[in-house]
Amino acid sequence: MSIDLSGVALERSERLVLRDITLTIEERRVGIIGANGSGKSSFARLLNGLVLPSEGKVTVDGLDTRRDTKAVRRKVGFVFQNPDNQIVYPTVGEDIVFGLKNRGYSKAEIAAKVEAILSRLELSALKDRLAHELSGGERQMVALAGVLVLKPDWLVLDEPTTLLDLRNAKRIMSHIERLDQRAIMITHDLKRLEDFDRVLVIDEGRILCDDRPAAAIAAYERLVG
Ligand SMILES: Nc1ncnc2c1ncn2[C@@H]1O[C@H](COP(=O)(O)OP(=O)(O)OP(=O)(O)O)[C@@H](O)[C@H]1O
Repeated sequence: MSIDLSGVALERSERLVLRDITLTIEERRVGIIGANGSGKSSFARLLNGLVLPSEGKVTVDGLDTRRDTKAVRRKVGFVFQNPDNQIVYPTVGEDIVFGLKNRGYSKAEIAAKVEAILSRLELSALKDRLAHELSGGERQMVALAGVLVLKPDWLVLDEPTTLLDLRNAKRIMSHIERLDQRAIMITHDLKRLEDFDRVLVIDEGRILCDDRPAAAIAAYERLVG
């Protein structure tokens, strides 16, 4: 299993936001760090075809994000920085059901899956609540549940703990650590990356450093002085 980027550049509104990116991701846990506006979210969005490269090619387990966009989207679950980009249905339960529809499950199977994920993330009490009435952190947890319930082969997480208190951030991180799936996570919280397999540092749209966590974090710290 791998995600491959070859000769990738990305232009957005006539600005080059990523360039010269060729790399293969095979590791279980990969972190992405870098300054605000360096291109981390844009990089993450390339991985599931949310944006397509202006030059070069991105493939996920051999599927091209340009040609096989639908299949890639199923393979790569994306958790947005802002949960409001993700939650579409009024109640928490309905929202999580939404993603499971059109996947060939019976009603009973869907109900069981929703119960299971809410219980695993200790969110069962929120099931019938209106999503827009939840706190930011609660919404972030619900958005994560909505992606995890689909069991994608890959997870791309754009700062998944920014809105969470210490207890929930720990709970989410320990949940992510235990997942079988491969995960690629953007974060500004460098301590969370210590046990990762690999960390990419993005600077001004380029991969400045691609290394084990300690070396990559040191490179990032040198960069920001
Ligand atoms: N749709 C867009 N149109 C034009 N420019 C964009 C668009 N999306 C992102 N950019 C620009 O691309 C650059 C990289 O943005 P990106 O969101 O990828 O950065 P980031 O590293 O994730 O930042 P942050 O840490 O602040 O979330 C920024 O200069 C941003 O203004």
